[in-house]
Amino acid sequence: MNYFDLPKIDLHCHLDGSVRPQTVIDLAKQQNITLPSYDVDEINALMVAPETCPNLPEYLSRFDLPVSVMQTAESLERISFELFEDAAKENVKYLEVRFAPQLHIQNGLTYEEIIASAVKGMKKAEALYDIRGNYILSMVKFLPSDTIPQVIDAGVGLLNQGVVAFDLAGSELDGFSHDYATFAQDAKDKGYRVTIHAGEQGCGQNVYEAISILGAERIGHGVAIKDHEQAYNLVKDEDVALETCPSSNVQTKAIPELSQHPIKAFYKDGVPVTINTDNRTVSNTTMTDEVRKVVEQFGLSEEDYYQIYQMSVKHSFASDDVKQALMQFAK
Ligand SMILES: O=c1[nH]cnc2c1ncn2[C@H]1C[C@H](O)[C@@H](CO)O1
Ligand SMILES: [Zn+2]
Repeated sequence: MNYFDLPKIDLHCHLDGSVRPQTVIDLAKQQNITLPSYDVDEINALMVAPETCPNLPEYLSRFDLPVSVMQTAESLERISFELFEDAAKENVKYLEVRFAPQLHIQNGLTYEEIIASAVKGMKKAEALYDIRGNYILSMVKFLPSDTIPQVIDAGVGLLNQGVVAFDLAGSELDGFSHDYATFAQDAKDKGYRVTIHAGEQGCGQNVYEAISILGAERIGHGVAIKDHEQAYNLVKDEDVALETCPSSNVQTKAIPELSQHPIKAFYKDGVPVTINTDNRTVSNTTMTDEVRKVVEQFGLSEEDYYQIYQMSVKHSFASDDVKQALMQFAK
């Protein structure tokens, strides 16, 4: 299989985890932000998480540097454009990018400006390349939740015009869903789709609750359901797709090593699975790499790959027209 040439779909990719290191340097210079180094390799080394981190919080500490230069409309637009450009150049045909507007208000941007800038960069790339996309608004659990309704409201004007879904990201405590039920309901009432990070560092019960309490239609990661029968059955019964991110899962110790990733077992048992990057820079990866790793580690056939591709199309938050177009790439 030529992994580069294969049509690919990425449903789980963070904007702030996928910034080009040279862009961090350019933007820091433009904005008079002092960096620890102006050497691209040294900046890259600061942005990439170790192959195995002690835990998820250590992985998440890699976002501070890129977030520091993502505080202007121009920087958000540029970084969004470049992410879609990078993905398009490796034959990603559809990309759902997520980020947390709450992290980009340090210089006084409004949530509306933040979201509009990211969407503008995406649309510019869509006009130039053979790629389509959408944005998911992530709420980070490490910040106070009182601003969540403002973020939800700020995205409403672009719903289904670049913005499609609500997510919860950040470290994962047991039982977190109980604290976010009203916010997820508010988002759904206003027309957002729902995907939630769960069962990554946390337990399978978190996945159960993300579906039953928050109404998640997709789960970010979800690997922990392998040890939780009720969550496993609910994912299957409700046809909830798992956004698996193999390299990231090894780095954050969601799984001990790639060979122990449950993606193949899930796939063979009819659990909807998708293959995604999570963070192109922080996880030092691409969709080509993630697909290669999964196919080679688990001996998947080309037919298996296209089945997973079709599952990604089905469970994406794209419009019916875009889904139809994406299906044309499937063999
Ligand atoms: O894998 C992840 N799990 C939980 N949270 C994550 C992961 N990758 C990135 N994030 C957080 C850090 C980012 O600043 C935030 C928004 O993209 O989402
Ligand atoms: Zn993630």
